[in-house]
Amino acid sequence: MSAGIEVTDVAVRYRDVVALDGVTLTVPAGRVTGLVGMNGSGKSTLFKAITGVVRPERGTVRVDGVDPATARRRGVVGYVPQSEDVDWSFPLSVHDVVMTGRYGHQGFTRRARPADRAAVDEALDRVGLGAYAGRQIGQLSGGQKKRAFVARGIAQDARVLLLDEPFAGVDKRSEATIVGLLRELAADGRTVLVSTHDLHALPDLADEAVLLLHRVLFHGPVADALVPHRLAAAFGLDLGPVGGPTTGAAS
Ligand SMILES: Nc1ncnc2c1ncn2[C@@H]1O[C@H](COP(=O)(O)OP(=O)(O)OP(=O)(O)O)[C@@H](O)[C@H]1O
Repeated sequence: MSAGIEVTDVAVRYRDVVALDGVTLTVPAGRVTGLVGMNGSGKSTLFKAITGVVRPERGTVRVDGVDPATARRRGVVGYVPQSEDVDWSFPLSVHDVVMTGRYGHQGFTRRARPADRAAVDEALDRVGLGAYAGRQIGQLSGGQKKRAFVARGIAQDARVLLLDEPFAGVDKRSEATIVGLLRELAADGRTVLVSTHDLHALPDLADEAVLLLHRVLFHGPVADALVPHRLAAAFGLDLGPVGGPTTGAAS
């Protein structure tokens, strides 16, 4: 069984909008991979294809060697959603949210056993939220909310972690904490795929970068991704003719 994520020629369309068009990508285990692209480039859709929430009209996805539905059933994938996608007013404590990561370990009764509670406590300590276990999930800072969902993935013992914009609305200190955590989780042999707009964070965060604009424009070392012509292509910018930007054309 191969570890990591293998996406082969995946196309996803929402009615007449083509979100992904022939995406082929191998995301290796044991590394942090940054997924970079502008709004609407298809990053969330790629996550949805990997988690099995959307079914591609073409192509295949394998997660740790199995299809997304099987991976989901086995609790292989931990997902840290975009903040907008979470109802923060829901009456769940931080402990409850992290415990949802244990459902796959609890059988049909979904009754938490001592081992489940220990796994939740350990995960909360690992992300530095041990003191916040009893708090309602909405009463955390942006960075703490993200860490709570990372703790859920740890408690789940997810081999693959997907994080959708984990740094949006997060202060620099929390960002550094999350980056450190993700690097540790990758060093444990997990597959970590993180979408971000934050190009400044990328060199510290990721071992490799994927530039996405409905298809993979580039996949390789971060330093090679962060070059003007590649970023311009990914973000749809026109740098002007080769030789530098045009200067002060007379009007
Ligand atoms: N449920 C949907 N119905 C119709 N179109 C959709 C739907 N979800 C996404 N799209 C469209 O598909 C394209 C890709 O969207 P997606 O959310 O995957 O991009 P993204 O890179 O995650 O964007 P962002 O950075 O803004 O989150 C966009 O054009 C978007 O408008």
